[in-house]
Amino acid sequence: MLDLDGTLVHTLGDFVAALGCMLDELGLPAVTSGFIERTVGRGGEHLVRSTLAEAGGPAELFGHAWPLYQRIYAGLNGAHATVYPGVVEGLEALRFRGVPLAVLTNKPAAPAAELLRRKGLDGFFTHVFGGDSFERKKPDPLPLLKTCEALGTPPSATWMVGDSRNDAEAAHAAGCPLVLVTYGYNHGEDIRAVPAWRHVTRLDDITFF
Ligand SMILES: O=C(O)COP(=O)(O)O
Ligand SMILES: [Mg+2]
Repeated sequence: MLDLDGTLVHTLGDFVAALGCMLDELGLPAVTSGFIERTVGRGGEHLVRSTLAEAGGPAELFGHAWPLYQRIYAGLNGAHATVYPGVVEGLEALRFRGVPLAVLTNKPAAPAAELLRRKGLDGFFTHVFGGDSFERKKPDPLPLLKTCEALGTPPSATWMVGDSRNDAEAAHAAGCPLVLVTYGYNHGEDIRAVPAWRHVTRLDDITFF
């Protein structure tokens, strides 16, 4: 199970552009990309709510801002995003070994699948699950357990590969072994302080066998 934002694709530029455009349309001031980097990873609703608060907007604006943000994001999805070095090589190596692969992100499933398609990564995965695919999101273990079910592999033999403590907490709670990439977004904290079986600087540094 691989996380998407901060693990497979560097999507910070998409979030910055979409939130900037949303704030502009709402007549609110811009927020910094540092704030956005610290805030991504807990799903779009959390990101929009936090951004409105950071920009000094009233919480009641969320009902209007959320569909507006989703519309803007869908239009630019992938335009300011790049696949991290080592990702294609790492996925090819895993596919070569016959490892079944799924994406498990807190991004809603539709833009997640579309981003993978636009970046040419969609062919690697048998399943793409998002923050709206199950009743709860990471760091709850439920989405990981459901993904294991879909892959047909027990949690103890199903690896979670992610970039944040959100992924780590979910993996520990689900009983899944964990690899963390060091280049993503970890709520502004050093990911090396989060325990994992291994920390890797590139996806093709993962060797399971
Ligand atoms: O919060 C999001 O929208 C996505 O974050 P994730 O892909 O790292 O789970
Ligand atoms: Mg992530």
